[in-house]
Amino acid sequence: MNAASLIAENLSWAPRKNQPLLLQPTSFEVNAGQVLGVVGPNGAGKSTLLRMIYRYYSPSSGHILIDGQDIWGMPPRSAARKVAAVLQEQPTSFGLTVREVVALGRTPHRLGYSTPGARDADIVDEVLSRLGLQSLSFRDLLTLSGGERQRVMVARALAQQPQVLVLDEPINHLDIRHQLEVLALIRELDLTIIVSLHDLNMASQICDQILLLENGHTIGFGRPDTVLTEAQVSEAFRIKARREYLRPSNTQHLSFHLPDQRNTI
Ligand SMILES: Nc1ncnc2c1ncn2[C@@H]1O[C@H](COP(=O)(O)OP(=O)(O)OP(=O)(O)O)[C@@H](O)[C@H]1O
Repeated sequence: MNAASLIAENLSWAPRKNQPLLLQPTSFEVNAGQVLGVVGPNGAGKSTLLRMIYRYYSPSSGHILIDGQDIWGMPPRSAARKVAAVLQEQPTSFGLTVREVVALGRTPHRLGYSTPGARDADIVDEVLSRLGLQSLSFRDLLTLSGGERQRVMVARALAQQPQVLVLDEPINHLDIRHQLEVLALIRELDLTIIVSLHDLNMASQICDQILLLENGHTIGFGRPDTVLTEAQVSEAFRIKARREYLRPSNTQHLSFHLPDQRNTI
């Protein structure tokens, strides 16, 4: 098993020293192989938290431990073998093919400026096939649709063979089928996953744990049904949330209403 536990201890962030914290100290623990969903309104601090985990923002306080090792206390290349990220902003690849972009995921595993070996090529082939991208291997990344490009970014992250995979709103811009495919993939990967999602019902379905943020504060952490309660969701998003049971499956489903209107979204 490649997955590792992740512990965040007292993690906070401000853009500069002596500036107000935009993410207040937060602590949580994700067991190896579990999926943590990070949810909350716009500007709550979801991407900020994720950026500290994939080593883009340095924490103002606290630690992030992967299998007990502080990722900010190790060389960047070692951290890149532990954590990979799929971001909302996708790189402009200037003429790179899909295969070349996915092969970039192997960089942290190569020594110095060594060229990719047969094992690197096998791993790239394996992830291209896993994500159904073989037929697009030699296409320029920039000619792909948004959904296809998103799959390439997931493939590049998997080629990195991380223990923790961070995904920042991975299903934005995807049609329903591709949303479901990416979510199913997230569920089946043998990795520890930290994913920010706007769709609370989807988050409930695929996540083992939920971290609910609002305005930089942690409002809740735990199992989806204990965190995404009508009261907490209503307060965090300043709406009225109602929990319903869909028939015949009896699946729980949150519906949302503006407090002063009857219309349901
Ligand atoms: N480098 C920065 N300098 C100043 N403010 C920042 C910086 N990075 C993030 N912020 C601010 O921190 C707050 C949280 O931003 P963040 O992107 O983490 O929110 P989010 O929950 O991901 O929002 P969204 O759902 O809109 O993507 C916002 O007010 C944002 O403007």
